[in-house]
Amino acid sequence: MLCAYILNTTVTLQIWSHFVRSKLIKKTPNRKMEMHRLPLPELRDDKHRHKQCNGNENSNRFRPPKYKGRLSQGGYVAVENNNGANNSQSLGSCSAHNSSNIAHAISFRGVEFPDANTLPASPNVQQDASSTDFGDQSHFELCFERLAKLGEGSFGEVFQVRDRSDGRLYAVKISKQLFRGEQYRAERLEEVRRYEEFSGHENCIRFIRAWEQYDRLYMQMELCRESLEQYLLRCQQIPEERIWHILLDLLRALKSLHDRNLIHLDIKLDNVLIGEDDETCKLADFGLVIDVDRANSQHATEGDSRYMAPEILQGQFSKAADVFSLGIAMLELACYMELPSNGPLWHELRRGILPEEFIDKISQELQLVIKSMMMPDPAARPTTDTLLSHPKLQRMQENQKSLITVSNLSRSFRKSRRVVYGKVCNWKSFAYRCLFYLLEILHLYKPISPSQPTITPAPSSPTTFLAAVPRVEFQLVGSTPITNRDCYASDFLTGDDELELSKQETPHVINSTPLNHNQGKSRLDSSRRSSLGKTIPTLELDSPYSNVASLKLFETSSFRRKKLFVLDYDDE
Ligand SMILES: Nc1ncnc2c1ncn2[C@@H]1O[C@H](COP(=O)(O)OP(=O)(O)OP(=O)(O)O)[C@@H](O)[C@H]1O
Ligand SMILES: [Mg+2]
Repeated sequence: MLCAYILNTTVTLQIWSHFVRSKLIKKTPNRKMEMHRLPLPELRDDKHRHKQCNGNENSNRFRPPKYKGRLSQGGYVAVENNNGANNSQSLGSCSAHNSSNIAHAISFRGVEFPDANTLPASPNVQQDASSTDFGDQSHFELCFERLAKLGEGSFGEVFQVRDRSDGRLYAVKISKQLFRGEQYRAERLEEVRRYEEFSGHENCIRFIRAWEQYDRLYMQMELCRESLEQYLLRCQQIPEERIWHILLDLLRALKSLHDRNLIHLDIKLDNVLIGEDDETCKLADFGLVIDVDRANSQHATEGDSRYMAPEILQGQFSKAADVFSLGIAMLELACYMELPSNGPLWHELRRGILPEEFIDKISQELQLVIKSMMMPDPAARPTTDTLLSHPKLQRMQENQKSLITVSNLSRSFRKSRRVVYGKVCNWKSFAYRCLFYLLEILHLYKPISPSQPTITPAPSSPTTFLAAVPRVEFQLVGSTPITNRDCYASDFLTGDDELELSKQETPHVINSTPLNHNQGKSRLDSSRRSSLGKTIPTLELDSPYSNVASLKLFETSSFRRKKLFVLDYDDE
């Protein structure tokens, strides 16, 4: 009985304590969350906090973004500006919408790059601010056209895309896994920080922007032609000179990391990309980059075991580990050797024993460099600075410098040549003009002046006269008196001239082809009209032409405020 009573009391107490604890947790969700929250990017807003306290639990939280090929017109652009516009919202307030559905720009660049903090709206979709219909389309779907899959790693899938706003091609890396928690999300976001940090370096991937939506990270970057791995598979035998150039590019990239006390930890052929337009090699995939000061901590993650330095197994993360990985990658590239991910050969390679049948293929100079980079003792390995001061690499750098100087010079020469050519063209036309003026002064060349009409020789017979009927252009100053009746030029030239055109300046004649659409109005047949094309250049009013009984209106064009008349010889 006593036992039953004790048992009953214990169960009741447990139920009560569970109830009270659950109540307490419900009341303080933010504080609980804050404890586990890792630093957020500076420019993020608090939407992620809002969703945590949304009583209506997010049904789309674990829904992957849908990749649809087509855009539905009029959809809502799930773009949100992260530049603090929403910071006025209190931290505890609940968002009207699921914040995970809204695309948030991620940037660590700061205020000098305001563009990085905003996501551009899709050009094809009308933004309707009042709309609450988010649709199922992600920012990625709205703004990009997915063209092909470029590659896939352990963290993400990379797609070749066309940006709908500028029509250019880019690569977008989408994280494979949903954000499992703040720690995981912070790790992914750290990659953005590194991409942004090294984006300006010639031998690192150019980064455009990043955003998160539907608990995934999206990173837009420059599109590269292929990875070194793909390049090796395609070429198989890479000339040694090219190997040296690749080594130089990667040492430069690595130096910029090491100078900042960062280690890449994932150097391998798959993570080196070749630029779209040239042969420059660019280091990519900054997903495992760590600060040397934080090395050996739980944050460090080893990369691909094929390229892993031996000391990583003992938890020693140092810059020398990157040098080893680069050395073994060069061995793979130069000897077209398949690297083991474990086994006896793996250990031999880490003991400094390189297989003769492979290493013999390359020059002694390159062999020595690779061997030094793959020294078992990390302290014995050369640094990036030491490697860059290798005579061969030094020579190459000097050559590159002079090449850059030459290309800069030739570019500026081409530019100045274009300017000079433009000026010379002006000079040419100026010289021609001078020549004409000179000829005019010397009376050798007399241009036809419209203000001084010349006397046209009278036609010897009516027939020839007809053949040489001129077309006269009158510049009408007033509105054109177009009526339904046939208009005769004599109307204008005689006393009936209401507009007193006859008193105005002498009309001048132009060689103009009659317009076809006025054929209905013309009394001239086509053959006659074609002969009219060869017009007499000028008309003088007191010439025999002034006896013409009527000047038939041949063409009226009120639009151009010009009239073309044909002198129609009246036989009667
Ligand atoms: N900007 C780019 N242009 C062209 N191809 C790219 C680009 N970025 C990545 N790729 C391709 O996608 C592959 C995977 O990309 P990435 O290495 O960034 O993904 P990951 O998941 O971080 O890989 P890992 O398993 O090495 O960590 C690369 O090996 C490369 O072939
Ligand atoms: Mg990779």
